[in-house]
Amino acid sequence: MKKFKSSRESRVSITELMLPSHSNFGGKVHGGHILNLMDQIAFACASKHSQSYCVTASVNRVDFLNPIEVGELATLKASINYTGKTSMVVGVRVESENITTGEVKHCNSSYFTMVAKGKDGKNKTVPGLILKTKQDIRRFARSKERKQSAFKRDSKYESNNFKVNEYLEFLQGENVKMDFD
Ligand SMILES: CC(=O)SCCNC(=O)CCNC(=O)[C@H](O)C(C)(C)COP(=O)(O)OP(=O)(O)OC[C@H]1O[C@@H](n2cnc3c(N)ncnc32)[C@H](O)[C@@H]1OP(=O)(O)O
Repeated sequence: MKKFKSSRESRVSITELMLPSHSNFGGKVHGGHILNLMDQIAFACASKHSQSYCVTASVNRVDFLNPIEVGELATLKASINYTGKTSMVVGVRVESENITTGEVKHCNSSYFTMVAKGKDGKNKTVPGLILKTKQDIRRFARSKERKQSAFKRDSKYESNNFKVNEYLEFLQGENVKMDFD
């Protein structure tokens, strides 16, 4: 296996027709169906990069910017944005296309952290990423910063570290009533 690979080597794209069976009560495509497709393409991309089976470790926030209508084409594109030791961040972008008008809408983007597994079930070292363009560097740096800030936020809110008195003022004006036992 190569020690370093470019994101082009594992880039994946799929296009799927949105069927009535994918719709929610409002007639739009169900968010859960889109998330399922996003997870699948993130898996395909991470597996291609690492030449291993991968698991989803985390999914960064997903904003549903525009709904996808039944009868539209949904195109998902995935590429590796960041490589750690055993983890990879896969950027996933979803666009819809109206077949008759050709109108393309950006529906959502998200970042999936995938971890490569060896045959023994243990986490496996993945090839590093070759950064070829300014865009590659921007994506890598952004993922690194997102990982560091998630780590800081998680440790601040760990129940052992959490200092309740520091947060009482922070919650002023929120839709809550303090009613401690
Ligand atoms: C419940 C479900 O069905 S989820 C859907 C399917 N997913 C799964 O089943 C995954 C279940 N979880 C696991 O298998 C494990 O917890 C793993 C693989 C995610 C983490 O493995 P562990 O051995 O516990 O963690 P470890 O601390 O060594 O982390 C391994 C790598 O994952 C990264 N990682 C672990 N958890 C997270 C997280 N929540 N977010 C981002 N990165 C993470 C670490 O930073 C590390 O990266 P690096 O090797 O590149 O430095």
